[in-house]
Amino acid sequence: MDCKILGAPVQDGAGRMGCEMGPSALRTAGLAGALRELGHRVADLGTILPATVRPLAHGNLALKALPEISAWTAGIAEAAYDVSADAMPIFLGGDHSISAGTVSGLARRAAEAGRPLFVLWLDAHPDFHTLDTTASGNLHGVPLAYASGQPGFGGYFPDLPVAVDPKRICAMGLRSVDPAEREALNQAGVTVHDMRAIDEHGIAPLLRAFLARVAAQDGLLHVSLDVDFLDPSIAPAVGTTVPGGATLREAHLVMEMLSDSGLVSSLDLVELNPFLDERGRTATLMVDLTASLMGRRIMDRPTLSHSGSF
Ligand SMILES: NC(=[NH2+])NCCC[C@H](N)C(=O)O
Ligand SMILES: [Mn+2]
Ligand SMILES: [Mn+2]
Repeated sequence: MDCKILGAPVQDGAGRMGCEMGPSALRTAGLAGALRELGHRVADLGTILPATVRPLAHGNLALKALPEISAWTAGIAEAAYDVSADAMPIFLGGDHSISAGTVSGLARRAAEAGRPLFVLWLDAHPDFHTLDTTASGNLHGVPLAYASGQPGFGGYFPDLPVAVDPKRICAMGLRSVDPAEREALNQAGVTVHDMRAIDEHGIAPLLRAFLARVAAQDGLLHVSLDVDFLDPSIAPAVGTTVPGGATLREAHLVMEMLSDSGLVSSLDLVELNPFLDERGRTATLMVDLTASLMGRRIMDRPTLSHSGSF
């Protein structure tokens, strides 16, 4: 496959600094080499630039860096649209606010191709606040609401050319959801598999059902992987750790199933804060997970042959 790597060193959307080093750490951990080893053609296109920052005032005085994140969103959306014409883009965050841009640019591309865009949001958080409901004011808490066309972004974030249908979004791994987000997710009809559902059913059947929907509609699938989807014991390099996250094997299984599905058309790797890492272990894990998503296997063939019914 043709992969294109793009850095989006955004940190103003997070509550603490450090995510601007994320792209460097993922490159240093050997992302491009790992993909080439799997037989992919890889081009690293460097760093996305934000659009011009213009002053913006909003009634929610908690909002932080609104002009900057709005400008980044415009620049990233443009880059995501351009790059997705003929390759699989891998966006290196940067905090999760970059996904306001990646998802909106990819949705515009998918609409032009006449394909429905689905989004798999792997995260401890739904990032489903609007500019009005966020109490922290950290704009990495809003990208999924923006990209799915929730109200209140007009005039502040770039006009959304095409919204992702909330019914085509699946959020997995949630374990920290604010009341306004819970309400909005239910209203919008987003599929949510929180950690309790994962514990109770296992992650595989939940993912399999979503992938079947994507396949049935001949959809494109964007995967947005937040470091805090993972349990902090295996992935400490994130500013918003929440205990009780996905295990190493749950995360790899998700990636392996995504790989088998052949449906993934783009990927975000976000929220890595190398300042909080322990000798690069989280960056290395994110690279290993990407390798699983792109075809790395323990054995060449599925270890267990089965007739389709367990
Ligand atoms: N991308 C993230 N890590 N988001 C965390 C958001 C946490 C919380 N919901 C907030 O709005 O501040
Ligand atoms: Mn997130
Ligand atoms: Mn998160």
